[in-house]
Amino acid sequence: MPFHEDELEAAEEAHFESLATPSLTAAEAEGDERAVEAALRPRSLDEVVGQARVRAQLGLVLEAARQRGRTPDHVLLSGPPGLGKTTLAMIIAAEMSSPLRLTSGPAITHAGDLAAILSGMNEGDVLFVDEIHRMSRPAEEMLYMAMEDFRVDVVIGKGPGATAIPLDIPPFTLVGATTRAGLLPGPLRDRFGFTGHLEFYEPDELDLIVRRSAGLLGVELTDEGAAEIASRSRGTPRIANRLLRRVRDYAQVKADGIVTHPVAQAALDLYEVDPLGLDRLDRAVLDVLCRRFGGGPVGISTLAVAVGEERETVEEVAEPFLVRNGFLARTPRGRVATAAAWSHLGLSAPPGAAFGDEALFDE
Ligand SMILES: Nc1ncnc2c1ncn2[C@@H]1O[C@H](COP(=O)(O)OP(=O)(O)OP(=O)(O)O)[C@@H](O)[C@H]1O
Ligand SMILES: [Mg+2]
Repeated sequence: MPFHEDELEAAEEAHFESLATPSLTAAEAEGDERAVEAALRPRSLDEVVGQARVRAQLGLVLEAARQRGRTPDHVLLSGPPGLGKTTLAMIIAAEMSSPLRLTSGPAITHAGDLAAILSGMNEGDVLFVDEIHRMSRPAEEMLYMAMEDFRVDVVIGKGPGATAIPLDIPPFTLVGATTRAGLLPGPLRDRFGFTGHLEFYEPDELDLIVRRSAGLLGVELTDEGAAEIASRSRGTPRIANRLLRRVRDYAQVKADGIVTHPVAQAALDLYEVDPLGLDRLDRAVLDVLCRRFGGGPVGISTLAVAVGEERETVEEVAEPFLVRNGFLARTPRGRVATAAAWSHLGLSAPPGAAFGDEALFDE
């Protein structure tokens, strides 16, 4: 897809959109949190906890490229928020000793924005496009060509006399991140040489992450204290780190600074993160589903309106966790509460309530 020279000039530094959310267990990062996160990010593949499969696969891709003296294939990282996509993108650049350029899908509104970025790249640079599923169509088409042929078409002039001049781009590695791999058009997905799917973390992995972060933040904590935080972190390192910081506050103000089991419990109860990691939004979703809609089935949009949240938030933050933990099932006719959901709310399930392991269905 060609773009205009003047669009090039108009293109501005890409920026990240901030998805501010007030919830303690929202998986997205909030404003100030980014600085803290930067300090806690693993800097090499060896430092990454968990994700053994992706780590091994990616390690091989990078090592092979290093041995051949080539830039690695384009990499797509997919998975729910807060599992380490940005962290891995930074590690790819660090492991290749290459500069990292950051942008995001929503920041690339015109093909020219992308062309400006691409034409400024040097050989071997790593370009990280966060939320790549939210890029504009024309930019996406330009990216196809850039990824495959390391070339973009610059259009000089306007109207019938306009000519497209191909511009070569030095070989680079694109790292795309998406929370919604399903939304990526096939042609784009196919141009990535490697796709890493990040999975939710196991409690023992989160335990290691909590200890590692505590070490970096200078927080003293006991084994049981760490385990309590890990078990309420809904499989997500970002949440584990955030809960650790809140528990640290509590320990500092209300106790002697040491994060013990009772301190972690009391702090997390105070912040309304329940023992299974459900927060207000999760409970609100289940509550509305059971009390107002009799357990469903109900559509996700209706559910979102009923709890006063964006559909995306319910769909990308609350739902995956609730489904994974067997509280909610997706059926062709909508979301239904499982027997576990009724009992978690202290309600008795109507006869015929779904079980988490049945009727799982992708819409
Ligand atoms: N495997 C890991 N080991 C240790 N810490 C991790 C790991 N993965 C993520 N983290 C921590 O979790 C935080 C969030 O990770 P990151 O920003 O990479 O998530 P993300 O997948 O890019 O999220 P988003 O979709 O919101 O952009 C980081 O600050 C990092 O410290
Ligand atoms: Mg990220």
